[in-house]
Parts: sequence; C-alpha cells; structure tokens
Amino acid sequence: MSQDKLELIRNAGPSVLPSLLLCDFGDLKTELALLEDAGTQVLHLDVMDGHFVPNLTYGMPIVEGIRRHSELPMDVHLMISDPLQFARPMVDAGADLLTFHVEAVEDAGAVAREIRSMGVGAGVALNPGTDLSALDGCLDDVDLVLVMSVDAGFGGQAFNPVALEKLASLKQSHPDLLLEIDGGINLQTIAAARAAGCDLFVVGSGIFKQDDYASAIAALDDAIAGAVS
Ligand SMILES: O=C(CO)[C@@H](O)[C@H](O)COP(=O)(O)O
Ligand SMILES: [Co+2]
Repeated sequence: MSQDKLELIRNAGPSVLPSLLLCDFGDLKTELALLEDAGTQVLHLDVMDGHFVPNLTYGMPIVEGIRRHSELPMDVHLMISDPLQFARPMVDAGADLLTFHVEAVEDAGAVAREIRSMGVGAGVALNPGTDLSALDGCLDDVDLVLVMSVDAGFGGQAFNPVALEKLASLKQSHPDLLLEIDGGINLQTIAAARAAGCDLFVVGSGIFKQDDYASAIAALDDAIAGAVS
C-alpha cells in the first residue's frame, strides 16, 4: 500500500503540500475535506519532539487520526532526535514517506536504508545552516531531499533564500532526485523555488492563515505554473 502511495508522491510534482501544523486540530475531518476538495495530492505532517527542535507537536495518534479521515499519501517530516526510534510506529500509523534531519543522525544512508526496509519512502532534510556536503554518501539511499528554507521548528517564519542555491545545485548534480522545500513558501517565494528545480512545495501559513484554502492553493499552483526556469 505504502509503495503505491510513494509512487503517488513521486508523481505529484510540481505540487503544493499543505503542512497541517497550523490547521484546526479540533476539526480535522473538515480540514481534510477542504484540502481534498482543493485538489491536495499529498499531506505534509510535522512531528517535533521538543528536543531536536524547541517545539512540540504530535505523534502517532494524530497521524493515525488523519489516516482515518483521508487516504491521501502522508509525507511525515520528523524533526526528532532519534528518527529510528519512531519510524516503525509512524509507518504503522499510516506514514508513506518518512523524512528525517541529517543533523540528527550519524549515518544518514544507514537510517534511510532502515526506513526503506519498512516499505515506505525515505527523505533527508537539511536546515538552512547545514551545507549540502552533509548529504555526501546518502543520496543513493533516499527518495527525496527536503531543503529547509527556515530553521525547522515553527510555522510562519521568513523564507531564507539560501535554499534556492541548494535546490539548484542538487537539481544539477542529481536531476532525478525528488526535491521538496519547506518554510516561508507563499506567493512571493514559490516561483523562485520552482525555477530552482523544486518539485514539492510545503505550505503552512500560506494556506491556513488564508480565508479560503482552495483559492490559496489555486493561486500557489498558478505561481508554480508561471515560474521561469
Ligand atoms: O517543518 C516546518 C516548520 O519546521 C513546516 O512544515 C512549517 O509548518 C511550514 O510553515 P510555513 O513556513 O509555511 O508557515
Ligand atoms: Co515541515
């Protein structure tokens, strides 16, 4: 099942992925229905442990709850110190792709291989201050690279353009790799990310702080389509 969903994630781009961090968790069912009606193809879930990042969000019960209300593929962004501690429970809860931070682990290739052995996709993320060289040796083992355009931990932060250079460089060196960007993506920043070669665009405030999710997503889609590379 997860392999099919992973294929859907691979083929979704270019596409906006709503980050549920800022959604109304008191009414998940309605929130998910609105996102599905708006044409969402993949959900982005932010898991924070209060240790790797100074913020705490949610774990398996919420991921499982989201899965009960939606069949959309789930891209789970693990901002946690020990990704393998919770990888299997996250897969059991319904995750289809697990993205861990390269800053959190000793051997990113080994972590990615272990995640893949669980039948889901593996992604590796890097914060704005982390050099691309931190990914040396692991890119053959991952399905996706998540280039952070803010320091992981909070929604609503300002976009850091260092992410654009990293995307362009990865696109050139690994043209077949799936590239995702996360943090401060909105109508002002999304086209530059697309022009730099990005496939998947995580958006939190750019959707959930807007009155109408569908028109917010449609405007972001239009900006992606109009991007010049
Ligand atoms: O991973 C994170 C934050 O660490 C994100 O997925 C944010 O939730 C994106 O929110 P905006 O920057 O779009 O408001
Ligand atoms: Co995220």
